[in-house]
Amino acid sequence: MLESYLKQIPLSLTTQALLLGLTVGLVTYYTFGKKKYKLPPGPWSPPLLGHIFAMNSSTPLYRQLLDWRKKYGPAMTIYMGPIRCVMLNDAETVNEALVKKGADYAGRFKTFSIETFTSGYKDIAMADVSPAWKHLRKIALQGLRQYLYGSKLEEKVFDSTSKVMRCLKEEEGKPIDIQKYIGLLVCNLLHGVCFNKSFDINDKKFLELLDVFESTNNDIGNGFWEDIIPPLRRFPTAKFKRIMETFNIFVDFIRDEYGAHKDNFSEDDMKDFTDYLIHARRQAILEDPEIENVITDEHLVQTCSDIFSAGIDTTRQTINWTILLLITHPEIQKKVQAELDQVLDAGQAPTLNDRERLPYTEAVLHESMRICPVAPLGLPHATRCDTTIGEYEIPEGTMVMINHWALHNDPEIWKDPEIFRPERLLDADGKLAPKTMSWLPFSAGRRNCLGETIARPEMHLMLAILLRNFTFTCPEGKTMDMTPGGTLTFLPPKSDIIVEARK
Ligand code: HEM
Repeated sequence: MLESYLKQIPLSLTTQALLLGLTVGLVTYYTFGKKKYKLPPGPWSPPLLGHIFAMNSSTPLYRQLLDWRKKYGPAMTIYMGPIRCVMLNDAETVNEALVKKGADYAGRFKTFSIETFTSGYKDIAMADVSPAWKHLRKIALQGLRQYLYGSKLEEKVFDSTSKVMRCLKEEEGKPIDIQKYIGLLVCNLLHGVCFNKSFDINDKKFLELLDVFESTNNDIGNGFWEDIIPPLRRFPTAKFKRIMETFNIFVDFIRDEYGAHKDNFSEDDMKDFTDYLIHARRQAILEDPEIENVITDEHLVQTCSDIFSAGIDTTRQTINWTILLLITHPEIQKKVQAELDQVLDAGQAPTLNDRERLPYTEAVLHESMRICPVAPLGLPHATRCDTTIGEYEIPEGTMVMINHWALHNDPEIWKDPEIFRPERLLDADGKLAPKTMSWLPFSAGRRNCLGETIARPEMHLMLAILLRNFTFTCPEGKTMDMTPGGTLTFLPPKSDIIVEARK
């Protein structure tokens, strides 16, 4: 049939033979040559476009996926343009991928935008598994752990909270944008940890950095066309150029700090995380000179940039959400304050040693992270070999995403999941109940959050200090908007609030 059709078109014999050969070749390749995989099911989508319409709908993707789960099951295949992506939407499939088959699922998906923003994957968070990633993750973990010994972390939290509390006292009773103050609190903690420095509320650099975080969060949205349509990389879209410029402001700030640390470095006087990275690289080079080429200065700049940005954005949004939830649930705010007043003596400030004696305060933080996971779809993983999930097959190089939001809102696990109820995380004795896979804001397995060990105590102490000293309320006559912003993120809405000092 094809032969007779071709005869009607005036083509040379050679061209006809070539076309026929190409067609037969392609049919043979797709029928017999290309391995067929039994992929997880998913909703139909047009070729090349995939589910981009669902990704741009008013229902965020993480919520949409939980709806689709009823029809397709917990592991689902969707397409982001032409990119195949397996989404995992319950604790069992997530446990299988991240824990039982952790090595198979530990890769990171590569895209043009990520490669550009990370100077060729020289960071930790977006780099694939490699000797450099392993080494950087190890030294970064050691560098952060330094803060868990003695009172180092506590001192950094005290420094940053006392500065913010002074500012809040000046604004007492007036409607304020609390996100700016929580931004300063968390930014100063990470600025202290990474560079042993601190900003003031009106420092130009602080306001510029806050702006960088705000605008990239709002702008990144559903990703970049450049990742899907390669020719665009030569003529980037206005959005790509804008984010690149904004991002460069941030990386230049980190690069300057790193450069100054390198110039003034002294083994006998290591002041912060950056000094520790420089020291760890020098030690590694002494043991194996090859390391000099594996871990370059740019790798350390990108690592500082990961810690600074991943640490600030997640933590500040979690505290912002917690304050909004406490304003809309004043009885829970009072209960936290009652626990603090009962456990601490009059005039005594909370410390990290009190954490175990403040289970309700801790449960509030956990429940806030359950109901408002700031990274609802985590970071994209990639399979490092052909593997399986349940009865399905996943080819090597497939993007895999963990729907943390679906785990946290699974109606089969959590009763009335949309209700903020910290008690659900306490056991019969009022102690924090053991952690389960259905509460997974920091993820699990080989790519789990590198900062979890410092994020949890740090957020607990910040919250305890703030609630020991202040009460947060909604301005009279106003109602609190609780609609999350973002599509791949879960951002707290901006609203003015009132802060009152507790007597
Ligand atoms: C509320 C606080 C935080 C939350 C909810 C959070 C959540 C997450 C999540 C979901 C991931 C992705 C895990 C995966 O790919 O499976 C991640 C990765 C990461 N986080 Fe956090 N994070 C928080 C705080 C921090 C802090 C304070 C730091 C650093 C000081 C940090 C540093 C990182 C890094 C470096 C990675 C990449 C790890 C890797 O790819 O090997 N995070 N985090």
